[in-house]
Amino acid sequence: MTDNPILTPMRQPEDVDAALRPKTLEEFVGQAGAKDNLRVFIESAKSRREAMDHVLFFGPPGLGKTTLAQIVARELGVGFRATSGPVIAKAGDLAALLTNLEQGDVLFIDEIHRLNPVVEEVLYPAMEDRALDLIIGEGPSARSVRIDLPPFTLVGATTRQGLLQTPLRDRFGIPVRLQFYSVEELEKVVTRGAGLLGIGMDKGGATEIARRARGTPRVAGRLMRRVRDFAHVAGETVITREIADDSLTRLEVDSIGLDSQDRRYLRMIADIYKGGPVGVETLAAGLSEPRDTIEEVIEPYLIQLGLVARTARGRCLNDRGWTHLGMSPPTAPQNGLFDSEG
Ligand SMILES: Nc1ncnc2c1ncn2[C@@H]1O[C@H](COP(=O)(O)OP(=O)(O)OP(=O)(O)O)[C@@H](O)[C@H]1O
Ligand SMILES: [Mg+2]
Repeated sequence: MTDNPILTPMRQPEDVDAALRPKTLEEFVGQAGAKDNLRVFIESAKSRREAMDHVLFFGPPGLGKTTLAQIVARELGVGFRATSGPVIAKAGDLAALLTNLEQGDVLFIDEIHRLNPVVEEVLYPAMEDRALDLIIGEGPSARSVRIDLPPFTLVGATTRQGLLQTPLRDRFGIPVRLQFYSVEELEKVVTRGAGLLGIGMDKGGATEIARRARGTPRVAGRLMRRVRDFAHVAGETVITREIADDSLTRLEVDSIGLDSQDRRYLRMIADIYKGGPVGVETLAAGLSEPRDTIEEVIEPYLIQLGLVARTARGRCLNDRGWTHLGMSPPTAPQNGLFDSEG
């Protein structure tokens, strides 16, 4: 990229994202249960003038984990330091972060399930006793010194709670599972976003985008911007249900919000594995997608809709899945003559 001063600066997608990010619990739509609890813990910590207990946000991508972490710091009125699991390579990196915290700060560690185990060891005493155990020197003269840390709140985020080591998981006093959003909630997210970006939209347009946003605010924001592009080029100033429907269909987002990746996944189980069970590794190879993407991004919503099930023997297509594909399940094979595993 060039730094040509003649070009007027353009807004980057990240700026748009930042503009849309709710800044207070009040503005944050949905997750009512989690919000109510957080409000109590924040209030209590503030009135006791103590650091809030450590919080773990977990759930599928795009539901608002990072957003909530920022809101927690802001509502507590403390500093916010952000890092992520994979970038903290050495125990010393984490020690440096921790010793630089100020009283009451929030330290946000995204993708906390990807912390290096050696680094994780440093985190345990830091979370529990607010202390660092450092080894000074080498060989026979090496000794361990304990450094006290200022009170702080660790906020972790993960899409894969199951991958956290139990000792780490247990040290979070406030675990918060984020849920997929209802259509009504996403309608509010879309309407609010359209207002902030100055996009004309009627109720029907907002509902249509919300219905097809995979229960996820990030997807809602993205679809809203793409529909805006179609509307803009067509010379329309207000996004109506018809415009939204037409644009989303062109974007290959179907009536229940599944995209082409979701449909490839469903079709693979239906066409090649006759509805399953089929192992996730097999699907990953067949779809040329990393296993993580399948488990973290694709499957949670399809499972929530009841289209597929995770079983001990692998993934199976449910009746609803067959219906959605417009197919019917195969009749049971006779005496194993047709082995779907073969
Ligand atoms: N409750 C909400 N109300 C309005 N907008 C929201 C809400 N939750 C999330 N968003 C918007 O959705 C986008 C994604 O949110 P965020 O980055 O917090 O998700 P995340 O859970 O951290 O995702 P990832 O797992 O990929 O890190 C942001 O642009 C944010 O503004
Ligand atoms: Mg995030």
